[in-house]
Amino acid sequence: MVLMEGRNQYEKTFGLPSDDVFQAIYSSEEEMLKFMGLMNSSWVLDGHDVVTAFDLSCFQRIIDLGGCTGALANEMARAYPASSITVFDLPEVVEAAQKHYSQEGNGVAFQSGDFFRGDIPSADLYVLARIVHDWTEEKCLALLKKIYEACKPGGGVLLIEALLFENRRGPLMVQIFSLNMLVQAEGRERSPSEYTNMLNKSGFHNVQVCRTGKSYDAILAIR
Ligand SMILES: C[S@@+](CC[C@H](N)C(=O)[O-])C[C@H]1O[C@@H](n2cnc3c(N)ncnc32)[C@H](O)[C@@H]1O
Repeated sequence: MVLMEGRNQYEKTFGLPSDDVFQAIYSSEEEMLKFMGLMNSSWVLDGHDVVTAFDLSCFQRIIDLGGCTGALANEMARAYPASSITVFDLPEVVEAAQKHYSQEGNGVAFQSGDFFRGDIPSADLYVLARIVHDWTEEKCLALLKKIYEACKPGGGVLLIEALLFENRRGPLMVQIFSLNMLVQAEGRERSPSEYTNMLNKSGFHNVQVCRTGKSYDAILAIR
């Protein structure tokens, strides 16, 4: 059904809205904590490589939008001790992250908000790790344009995603991730040129792509 219709089946299967997968996951605290644990574990392996794919030390105020438990933000704080790092996520996630994952004295702050419906705080660099792959192109463009407006001049946006080859015939793992995004969310994995086009359409320029050789890659663009 997912492949025939090209969209997730949340509504038919669970009677839950299909256009915001997080509302469905977060309707149970148990499911939310399981999801957060899964997100947290990825960055033990790949976190250092993705945050050092580019030298980000010139960015003073960094906001990890949809930063969940703060696992990637912790890697950022270790790599860039002179920068201030804030995790921005939905209120229920921030509350659970502070309760279960907060690390005393590492300098990572948390802020609650909704990046689609509310204001995005001003910063020099916005990190979007595994965010763009969740959503349709239309929603991604709306979010990236909003980030562009909030971003300080000379600032930028860092996308962390698993990149497809340009011909989309691999890597196999990324194709599997992409199928998972179709089943679980509204999005898919994309190629470097697809991300570059979205960033350019949102106003960003100087797009640089770094394949890390690990599961996740990095794309940096400047306002
Ligand atoms: C796929 S997870 C990625 C988490 C984290 N960036 C990582 O890579 O481990 C998506 C994150 O976006 C957050 N999120 C979803 N919708 C959001 C919204 N409207 N505003 C703020 N955060 C949101 C979720 O709570 C979740 O933490």
